[in-house]
Amino acid sequence: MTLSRSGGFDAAIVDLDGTLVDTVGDFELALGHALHDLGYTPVSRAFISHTVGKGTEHLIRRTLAEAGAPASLYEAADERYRHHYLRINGQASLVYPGAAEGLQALKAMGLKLACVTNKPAAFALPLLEAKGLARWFDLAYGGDAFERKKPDPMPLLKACEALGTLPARTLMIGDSMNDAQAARAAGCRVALVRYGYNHGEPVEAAGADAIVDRIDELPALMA
Ligand SMILES: O=C(O)COP(=O)(O)O
Ligand SMILES: [Mg+2]
Repeated sequence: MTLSRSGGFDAAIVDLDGTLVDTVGDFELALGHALHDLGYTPVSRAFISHTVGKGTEHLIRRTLAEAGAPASLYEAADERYRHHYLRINGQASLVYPGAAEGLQALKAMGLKLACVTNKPAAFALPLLEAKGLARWFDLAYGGDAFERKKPDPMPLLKACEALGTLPARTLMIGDSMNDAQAARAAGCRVALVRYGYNHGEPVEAAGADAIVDRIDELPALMA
């Protein structure tokens, strides 16, 4: 599997949850506390890992339904969830093996790096800092940065524009079909990691140009 067939790369855009950091523990705690505050019991970790990746509103609406709570509790659940997530952020999450090494190696190749996540910036930026990953990025956009989020290509196109790179020379690195669809629509090539949260589907079905077990495998495929 090689990524370099159709030319080299000037930049990489990297997803956060399920790609750089295993955050399911943070989600589990924050959602559990929010449901508890509203008088409901927690949802399962498996449900959470299948549901993460499409932004906070999607996660909260699905979680309420899963917990048997009425949709009318959305605003209250959102407020409780954000309160708890901000205080829990990073405490129950771990950087994946090879992720920091991979970012360092991509940077050493002279690539510009952007983090583009559907996680709200108020959660994403402190998490990148706390995990020592912020230093590798030229810029980072949360899911609330633009009108539309992944799988829409808008955040990727905005990142390419801000980095001064062409989508055709930019690699999207993610964990889900959400990232793959955004990359295809933007005109970027895409590599997916095997270990993330692909909505419960096999990552092989997402149509990536490459699939890796660790991000630090990528530089050899891009040379
Ligand atoms: O939906 C989220 O909160 C996180 O999604 P991400 O995989 O784009 O980082
Ligand atoms: Mg992800």
